[in-house]
Amino acid sequence: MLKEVCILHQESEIQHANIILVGMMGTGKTTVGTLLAEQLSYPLVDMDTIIAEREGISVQEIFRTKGEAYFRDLESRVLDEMLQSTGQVISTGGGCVLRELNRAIMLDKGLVVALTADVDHIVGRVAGDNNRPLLAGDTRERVQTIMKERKDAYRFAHVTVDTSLLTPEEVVSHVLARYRV
Ligand SMILES: Nc1ncnc2c1ncn2[C@@H]1O[C@H](COP(=O)(O)OP(=O)(O)OP(=O)(O)O)[C@@H](O)[C@H]1O
Ligand SMILES: O=C(O)C1=C[C@@H](O)[C@@H](O)[C@H](O)C1
Ligand SMILES: [Mg+2]
Repeated sequence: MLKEVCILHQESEIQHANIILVGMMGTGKTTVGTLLAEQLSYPLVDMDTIIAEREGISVQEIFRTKGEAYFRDLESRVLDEMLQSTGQVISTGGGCVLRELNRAIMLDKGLVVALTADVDHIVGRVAGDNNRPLLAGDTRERVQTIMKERKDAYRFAHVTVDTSLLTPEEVVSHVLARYRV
């Protein structure tokens, strides 16, 4: 049987204020977010980029010098701030979904799209990129462990798109089909 690549969890008739992409590292949030923003002529808000700019160091360095708890607090504050505006594509960090309060405000402030991919595709996409502190070491083992820990973390989204066998452009089409302006 063919696996469904796009699953709609919650239909909504209301207009969506923003498009908010969530998902594991390497599922394509930044890539797809960039394309969506171009197509809609919306600004792209990439949370990891904003956090790094504000701190003046990379996400990797924030984790190393200030710790994950510091990063998570900052991430929640930046998310809340960004979601005061509308008409944006927001590409969140992979762990932004871990806090209940973050999940609640995202659902309230936009169409939340969870991007997923299987382990092999994620490993293939992130291999050789050292900018993801949580994947340091044996990449495949780290991806498998985090995916297990976050098994249900992305299920709150309005829509889930499995990007494993889709091009970024195809993912964009699935997202736009669900987006109401
Ligand atoms: N649908 C896709 N098919 C093939 N390659 C893809 C796809 N989406 C993204 N990629 C590639 O995978 C890599 C990771 O993508 P991207 O940086 O967009 O992921 P991310 O979800 O933003 O990760 P992170 O949470 O770490 O920021 C990039 O090299 C990108 O070109
Ligand atoms: O999945 C995660 O917990 C993370 C994903 C990245 O986007 C960054 O936000 C950071 O590396 C943590
Ligand atoms: Mg990204």
